[in-house]
Amino acid sequence: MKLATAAQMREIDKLAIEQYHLPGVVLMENAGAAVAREVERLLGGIKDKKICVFAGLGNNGGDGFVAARYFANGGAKVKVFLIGEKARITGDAQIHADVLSRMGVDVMEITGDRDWDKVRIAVTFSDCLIDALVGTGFHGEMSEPLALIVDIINRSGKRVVAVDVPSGVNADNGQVQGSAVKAHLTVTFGLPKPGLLLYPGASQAGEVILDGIGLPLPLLATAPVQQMTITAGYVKQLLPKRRADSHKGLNGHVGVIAGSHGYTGAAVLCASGALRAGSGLVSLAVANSLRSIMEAKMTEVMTRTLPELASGAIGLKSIPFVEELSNYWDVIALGPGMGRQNETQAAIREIVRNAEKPLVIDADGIVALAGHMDVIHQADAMAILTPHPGEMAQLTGLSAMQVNQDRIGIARRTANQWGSIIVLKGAPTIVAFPDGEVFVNTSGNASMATGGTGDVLTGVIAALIAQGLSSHDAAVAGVYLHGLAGDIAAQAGAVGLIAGDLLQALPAAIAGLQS
Ligand SMILES: NC(=O)C1=CN([C@@H]2O[C@H](COP(=O)(O)OP(=O)(O)OC[C@H]3O[C@@H](n4cnc5c(N)ncnc54)[C@H](O)[C@@H]3O)[C@@H](O)[C@H]2O)[C@@H](O)CC1
Ligand SMILES: [K+]
Repeated sequence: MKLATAAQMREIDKLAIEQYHLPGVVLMENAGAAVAREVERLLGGIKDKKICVFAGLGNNGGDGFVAARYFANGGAKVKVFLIGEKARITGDAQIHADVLSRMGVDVMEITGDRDWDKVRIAVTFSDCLIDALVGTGFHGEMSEPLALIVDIINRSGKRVVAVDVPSGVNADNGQVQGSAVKAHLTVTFGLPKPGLLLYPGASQAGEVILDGIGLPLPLLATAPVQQMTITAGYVKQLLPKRRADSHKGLNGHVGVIAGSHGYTGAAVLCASGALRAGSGLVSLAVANSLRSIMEAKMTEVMTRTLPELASGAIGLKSIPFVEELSNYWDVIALGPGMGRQNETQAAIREIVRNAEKPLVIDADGIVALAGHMDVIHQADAMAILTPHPGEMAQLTGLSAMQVNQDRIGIARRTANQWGSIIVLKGAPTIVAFPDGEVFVNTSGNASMATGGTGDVLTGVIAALIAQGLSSHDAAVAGVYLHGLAGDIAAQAGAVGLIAGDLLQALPAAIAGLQS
């Protein structure tokens, strides 16, 4: 499903009005009616319920006036508080404010100190509060008196429904500067906004309900929007279909180069992830002295050995061996647990530079590229990089916090800059492509924030490439599948989930998508 930034949503609304001659006042009517419907569902009916609507001076407030009319029509006791003076309401919002006052529903201005007492009393006796303060028109930090209202709403302990976007949340990146409404439910219009999926916005929004508000489908379908969610339906049509007469030779061969002393688990998880995601064959190339450990740990994976440094990590002498081995592989998963010694890192860069097969690069593989991004352009196929925010910070010179504050923007920018597919891991994982296309994952959960889950992801994506998916589709489908395995594994208990549980859950995740 497409996601629209505030500016894109404004443009869509504008085109609906100008090209389709659908009046803005009708869109506002539909928006307010959708909010009222959802509130009725949430409260199990609205007759005799006490509902407070907090409206701002823009169109978000206008949606609130419409909802207030439906509440009054449905027999609820409605109080509408306006943040500012009625005289400053304009356009479509003014039309709906006028209807309200003509039907005898008072819109109370909050302008002076005495008004706050009325607000507090009304809130105390309410069943539900409607946040129609600001929506996609909000920018920057919330100023007074809005911040005070937000505080009253958040401390009320009442059910809160946000109109379009919880007030204070940046619709584009989910950031909150200062305060923001914490809603149980957000009814959003047209297309979902990225800020409702990105944190902290996602936790402020609560359950998100999308309502089309009657926007013409051709307009939404053709909207020039470059970001979308990864959904089950989308991934379903990407996954490889296995022939009834299939044999292992038809399902691809993943070559994994991973692990070093102390980090054999990373290699095992990556190689096992590739097997569990359906790769016909998986080879794991490790330093010589790790062979017996790997063979004891794994049964189905073939172990290949490489010359090693005294420390048990691979060095430059491995390069010809890797070149020979990779002739038999369809894809190379590179990096988990390989180590950060200078020579190992140099060897990783050589492997990337010489690669004739698609690459999925993770962990120490990514660190090796910091300051050496030129090598990625020398690989034959477009590489997939799967950094977590800490690794992305190392690559960009930003802090992990800065990365998280603009996950979509940074993934998009670096994918373009490096000519690579970027899988920026975290909540939620973002997949970005050099042409600006971005996917936001919708599967997965916080229990997956544990060591080794990233190694599994690398193996899963590589396995999908081995089975014939393009790197584009494998990155998108792999991220979703991995998250879905996490959701299935978390059903047994979210705390204490380990990366190995994802391996067990992968077949069920695939089966669920193929049913
Ligand atoms: N045709 C349309 O454009 C439609 C718009 N709709 C609604 O309209 C909203 C967008 O309306 P607008 O563009 O009028 O904008 P908003 O109503 O979201 O916000 C504008 C108001 O917010 C105030 N504001 C902005 N930043 C602030 C800050 N930091 N602190 C305090 N106040 C701040 C502005 O002064 C202005 O009063 C959507 O979110 C949606 O709810 C819907 O009615 C559907 C149709
Ligand atoms: K709002």
